[in-house]
Amino acid sequence: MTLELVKAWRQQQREQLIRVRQQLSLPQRQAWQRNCHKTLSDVFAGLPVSTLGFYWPIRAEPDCRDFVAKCSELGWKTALPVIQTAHQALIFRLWTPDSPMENGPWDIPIPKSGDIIEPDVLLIPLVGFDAAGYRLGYGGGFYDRTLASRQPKPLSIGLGIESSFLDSIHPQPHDIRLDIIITEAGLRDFRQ
Ligand SMILES: Nc1nc2c(c(=O)[nH]1)N(C=O)[C@@H](CNc1ccc(C(=O)N[C@@H](CCC(=O)O)C(=O)O)cc1)CN2
Ligand SMILES: Nc1ncnc2c1ncn2[C@@H]1O[C@H](COP(=O)(O)OP(=O)(O)OP(=O)(O)O)[C@@H](O)[C@H]1O
Repeated sequence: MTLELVKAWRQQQREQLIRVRQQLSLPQRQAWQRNCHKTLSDVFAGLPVSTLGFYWPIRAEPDCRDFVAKCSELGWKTALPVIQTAHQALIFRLWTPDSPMENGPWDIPIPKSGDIIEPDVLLIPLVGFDAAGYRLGYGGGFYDRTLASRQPKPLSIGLGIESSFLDSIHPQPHDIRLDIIITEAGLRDFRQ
């Protein structure tokens, strides 16, 4: 497939996958939440307490805020992504459950203030994902740039729903494979 075709195909997939996700019922979302929190707890039980980047859910993305609030109570430093400009990596601003929030670009809530940190672990929302661990986001390239800019790379954990699985997203040179993908059905581990 040419790059142009890949771009058009991805755009079509995104629209379809977001539509399906937004049609999930409340019980389906609650089941997602229960199963994923359990899987996340198992993964985190093997990690030293450190720094965690997450996301404030939009467009029916899987909601991990309760899990992250628990991590914060356990001593993790938790942070939310802030867009600098359209073509730069995301930066992460410290967040606690008490942080005053304001609306950033696309009306996504961000902490009003807070130190900038480089998280050791990143929870990343998936619009789609494939059998090799590649992800589809909203098409901004923000997470790809963020992962490409970090050395050593943070542990990257994608959160999605099983119905967002695609055989292949037709990865391009800039696409970066995630370490772990978690859905309501369990965990896929792509680390060697
Ligand atoms: N919850 C959450 N927060 C996040 C992200 C995310 O994926 N989820 N991001 C992860 O990157 C950043 C925001 N990225 C975004 C990128 C594009 C669009 C968006 O609406 N894009 C337009 C198309 C724009 C264009 O083509 O130029 C659209 O989809 O209509 C929204 C957010 C930072 N915060
Ligand atoms: N490291 C990078 N340096 C420069 N450009 C990049 C980099 N990573 C991605 N891009 C550009 O950003 C765009 C991202 O498109 P892609 O379809 O991969 O987005 P996405 O993975 O869905 O988005 P996101 O990562 O924001 O969720 C592409 O046009 C790509 O060329």
